[in-house]
Order: sequence, then structure tokens, then C-alpha cells
Amino acid sequence: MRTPIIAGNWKLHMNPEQTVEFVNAVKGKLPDPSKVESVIAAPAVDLYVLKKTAEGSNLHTGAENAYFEVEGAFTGETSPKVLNEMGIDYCIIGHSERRGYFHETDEDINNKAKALFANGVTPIICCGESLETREANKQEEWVVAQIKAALDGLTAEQVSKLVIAYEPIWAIGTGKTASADQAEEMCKTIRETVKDLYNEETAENVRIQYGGSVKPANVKELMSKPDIDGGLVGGASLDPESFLALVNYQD
Ligand SMILES: O=C(CO)COP(=O)(O)O
Repeated sequence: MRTPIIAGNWKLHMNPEQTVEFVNAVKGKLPDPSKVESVIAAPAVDLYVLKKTAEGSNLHTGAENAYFEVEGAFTGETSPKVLNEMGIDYCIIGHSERRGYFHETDEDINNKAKALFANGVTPIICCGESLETREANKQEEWVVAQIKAALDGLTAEQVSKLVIAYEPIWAIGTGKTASADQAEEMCKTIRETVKDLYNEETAENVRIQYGGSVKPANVKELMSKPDIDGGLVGGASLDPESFLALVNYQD
């Protein structure tokens, strides 16, 4: 059985002081990780205090991006090796904001996935179509192509462990959630793609999140769908009470 995983993506919000405050507010109120895994992915400048403050709690930690090289003359980048040394569990890669504003390609994302695995950090690989692509009813081929490119060269064992986040761009930060059925439909397609590329067992193991205006009011319905194993949450993950309501959706 797949363990549900709800991850906050703080994007460019929160400083180290606010991070400590947030973690102290949620510590002790998070679900048992065997029931629901709770993750906060924070800006690189907050990761050290995030990890330190989360120690001994049920909170898992994540970065929002990393480079595919571990060391060298790459000004401004984050090393997957150092993330591992810091004990960071996850790293989001291929978010639509990284693809759009920072021109990340499918090849970059595939290289990042490989570098993260080589350094013991689990990738959360994002995919998702624009409004234009959805209006042209081309969302399925778009997302399947993104998944194929991102997973290229990864082993079945690696794919079993990673997390895929389906985030339709038109639903991010817009208050417009994909309906639970629309989200389920694409998450199912992603699982079938993994089955075609690997095998049934890998497809059954890979965890697939939906992201895009997930909030306490809609999390239960989304999580009731068979192929949705979690949420990747922006805005609603910034407030401790709202984050707690999301991760404790089973109560
Ligand atoms: O991009 C997202 C998470 O990665 C979704 O953001 P919102 O939850 O703010 O729509």
C-alpha cells in the first residue's frame, strides 16, 4: 500500500525565523508517518533551520530545487550532495515555475533526478499542462511526454521510490482546482505510463500527488481518489493551522 504524502511547497516565502516558528507550531500535531507523510519543502536559505527544528518530529523535509552537479563553479546553485549531508529527504524538481521562469528543460530535470538518486535524496518530479494545452485537449500527450523524458534512464527500483506531482499550471495559485475527477484522470494516466515504461509493481509503488489550489476544504475529496496519493500545496501550506488541517485530513 502506498503511504499518502502531503507536501508543502513554500516557494519564495518564509525566512529562517518564520521557519522555526512554523515548525514549532506543527511539531507534535503531525500524523504518524506510516499513515500520512508530512513534508515541508522550503527555500534553500531556510533548510538548515528547517531540518534542525524538525529533528525528532514527524516532519519530513524537502528542497525546492537542486542542481545536477554536486560541486564546482556553478554560482548560485544547490548541491544534491549537501542536501543529503544535511539530512534533507526530498527535492522538488521540474516545477512549472522553474520550467517557465528559469527555462529548465526536460533534460535538466532528468539529469537532476539522476543526481538526486545518486546522492540519496528522493525527487518529487512535477509535470503539468498549460491552460492552452488543456483547451486544445492535448494535456495527456503533454504530460506523458514530460514523464517519459523525466524518467529516462531511471531504474524500476528508483521509480518505485520517487514521487510524481501532477500540477496543471492553470490551477496553480489561481484558486481554480482541477476537479477531483480531472485530477484523478491524469494521475491514472501517469500511473499507466509508468506501467508501460516499467511494470505493474513499479506503477503500484510510485506515489502521485496532485497540486494546484489544494486546501483544507478540498483535500479529502482529492485524497479519496484511487490514483491520488497526496498533494503538493503552495499557498495553503504557509499557515501552520492550514497545513495541519491538510496533513490530518483523515481525522
Ligand atoms: O504550485 C503549487 C505547489 O507546488 C500549487 O500552488 P497553490 O497551492 O498555491 O496553488
